[in-house]
Amino acid sequence: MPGILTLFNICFRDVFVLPVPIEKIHAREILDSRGNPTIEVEVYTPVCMGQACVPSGASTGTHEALELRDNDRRYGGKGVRKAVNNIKEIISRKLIGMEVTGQREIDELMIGMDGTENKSKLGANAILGVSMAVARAAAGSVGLPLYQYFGGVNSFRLPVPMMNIINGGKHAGNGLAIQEFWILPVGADSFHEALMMGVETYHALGHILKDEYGRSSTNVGDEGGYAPGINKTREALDAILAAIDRAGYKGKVKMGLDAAASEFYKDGKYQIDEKDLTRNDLVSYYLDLIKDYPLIALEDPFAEDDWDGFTGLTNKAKGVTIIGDDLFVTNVKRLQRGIDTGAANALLLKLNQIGTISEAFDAATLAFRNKYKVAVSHRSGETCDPIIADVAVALGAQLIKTGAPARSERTSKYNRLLKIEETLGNTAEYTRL
Ligand SMILES: C=C(OP(=O)(O)O)C(=O)O
Ligand SMILES: [Mg+2]
Repeated sequence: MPGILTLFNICFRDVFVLPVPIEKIHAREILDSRGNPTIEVEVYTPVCMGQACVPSGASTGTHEALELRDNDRRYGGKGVRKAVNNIKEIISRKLIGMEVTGQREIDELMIGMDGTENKSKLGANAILGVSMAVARAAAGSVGLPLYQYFGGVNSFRLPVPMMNIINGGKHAGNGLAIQEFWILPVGADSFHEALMMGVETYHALGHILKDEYGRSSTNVGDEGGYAPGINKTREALDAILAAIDRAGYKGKVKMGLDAAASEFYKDGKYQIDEKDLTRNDLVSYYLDLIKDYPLIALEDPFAEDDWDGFTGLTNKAKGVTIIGDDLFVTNVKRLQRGIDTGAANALLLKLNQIGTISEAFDAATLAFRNKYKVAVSHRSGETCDPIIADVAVALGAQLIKTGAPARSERTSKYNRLLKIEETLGNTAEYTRL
């Protein structure tokens, strides 16, 4: 029977519209890149099976959808057995028999079943795992790669990678307050050239750090960037600038930061570089950095509820992409507030911050309609699932953030983009920022 359906789908797709019902949903506990449990989901139809894995953050925003953890002795309280059971016992019962290509209907049904604002009943990790696996099964059932199923004829643009090559903050054991130091290969003509420039700069940085600070400075943090034992922002920026120069990409490779400032905001002050800065001091601090380094993008330069800080910097740092991560949490209500108040000019899109594919796409649509850029992002706890690469190309997102060009859970996304670019052939277009 499955064989006949497959044949029908392939040969007569344009003639007959065949229903493709969800037959079975399975879920299991697997491990993420930090050795913490996360969820893998399989959605079965008569035509194919779609599989997906859920990522997990460390510097999570307080306004994110809730990741359900067991809070018992297993895995130090980090198990996801409850969330897995919610998929197997509750969600799957309602979804079996539904048309797999009805993504929005399925997502809305799960949102309704949960019934809470932050998906705390069933768990955003449970709901997202199903939402992603449904999309993969649907794409497979119509015989399309995921990016094309999502984006149709509009999926031909490759995003500029924001490659995190020095890790600090919550992702490393050093004293850097800033969480991520990126390079952006804006001067490339294609994604594969951009990736090569990034890799060469990353390795040049490794040599520079080793010469300057010793071998242990090339140990890496959660996202594969180096985690040298330094604690001054400018010291890290100087090393990256030297690496760009040594790799021969001055002017072609620019820089960016994810400050993740909620993490160093204490008692009304921003604690950075051994100073306690007010909001206004921090605006000046960033403006000085922008003057002295080729910084073209800043994510979460202020704490998650410091809307005035974001608006102030967005007004003053003309031409710089100011990205809201913990600020917007991929949530249309928070993004609308940012649009209304001029806070930031780009959205960081993380699927698990909101918990369904449909809601994440709604946030991207709202961003584009208001001339905000979109940066599709991984989490610091990842698996080798490359779905964000497909999402970025499908949306025509200008930027993607998926860590250093090292460690398999990061390179799986870069490698997927290489493959998509190759498949698109000369219709592929590398984004010009
Ligand atoms: C990717 C990030 O880190 P985490 O997943 O820990 O929130 C981020 O802050 O942008
Ligand atoms: Mg961030």
